[in-house]
Amino acid sequence: MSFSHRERTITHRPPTVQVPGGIMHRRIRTLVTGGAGFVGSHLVDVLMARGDEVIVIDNYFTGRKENVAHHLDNPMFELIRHDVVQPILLEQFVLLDSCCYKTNVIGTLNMLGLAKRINARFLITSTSEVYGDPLEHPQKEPYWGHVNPIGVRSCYDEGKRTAETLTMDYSRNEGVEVRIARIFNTYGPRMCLDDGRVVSNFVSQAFRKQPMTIYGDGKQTRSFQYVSDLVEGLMALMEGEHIGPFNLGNPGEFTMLELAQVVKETIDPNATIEFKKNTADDPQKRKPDISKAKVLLNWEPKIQLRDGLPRMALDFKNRIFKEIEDDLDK
Ligand SMILES: O=C(O)[C@H]1O[C@H](OP(=O)(O)OP(=O)(O)OC[C@H]2O[C@@H](n3ccc(=O)[nH]c3=O)[C@H](O)[C@@H]2O)[C@H](O)[C@@H](O)[C@@H]1O
Repeated sequence: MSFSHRERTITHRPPTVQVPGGIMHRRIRTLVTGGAGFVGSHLVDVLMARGDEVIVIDNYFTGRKENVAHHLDNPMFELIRHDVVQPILLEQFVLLDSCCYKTNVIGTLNMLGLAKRINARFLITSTSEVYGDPLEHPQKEPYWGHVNPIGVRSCYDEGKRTAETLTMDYSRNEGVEVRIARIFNTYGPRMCLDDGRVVSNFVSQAFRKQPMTIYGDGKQTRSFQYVSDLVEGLMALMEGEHIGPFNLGNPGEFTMLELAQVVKETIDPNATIEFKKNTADDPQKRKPDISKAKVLLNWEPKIQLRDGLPRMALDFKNRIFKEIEDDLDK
């Protein structure tokens, strides 16, 4: 089990202004917290490509500067090393975005405060973990979930649930324009090699000729979504008029044993499996019902696991082989 701090975005749309010869649209400025991380950096690529001015805040707990290094020379891009647990006064830039629980609660509160002060649209990237170990399958958005409030995963599950609560409170009471995405397991290039998630673990292990570690009996399921599909969903949500929450995930469901088999077929037919004790409160199954996003956002994922995995494998191969070369050079 691993916990990401996940990214939040704030978009500020300066009013259009009348200029001689017509109306000029001012450029959109978007703040992405966690923008040097796996999903955040892919989102930043899309925002930069459409011409936004992008500010990234990241504390580099799990993000890496090299994920956004290709934007550093671009005057439209700015990278700030900062932990959102501490308030940040960014009005002067934006007028123009510890502990896992603390990041989700205080970090979200700080960013909601900023969105309110500058009248910006706020997107919270929540998680399928708000459903906990679900008693409904597949999971639909109205389901309230089945979460242990005092377990080892609670800081993440409850942190995100509180983040959603704060977001809705700011929408109802403070008039902040908000959007809520519930992201299901996502994979792709630029994931941390060793952050403990199952896809990155299996792919890294296969390249390093280590056994793939299956926790428990491997019959638990997850639904894996390729990162570019997620980014398209986030963009549709941010651009659309519906608050959500929306499940963003690929309904293709796999047991961990099946996932290991796909990694084997993709990377190394001789890869082996090692069974290990599972962590407490591990959800036994997880699969999104995405009917709501299909209808209201006109979105659905396009890339299935067997097509997405080779793209991720290429990036992992390059990075792992470079690591091995660097070690040999020492
Ligand atoms: O998408 C989500 O909603 C959440 O998915 C993950 O949480 P989890 O589903 O537990 O994902 P993994 O840590 O990748 O574990 C998935 C399954 O694979 C198993 N696993 C993990 C790693 C491993 O080496 N072997 C293995 O069998 C775990 O026990 C679990 O059953 C992420 O850690 C969360 O940040 C994210 O919010």
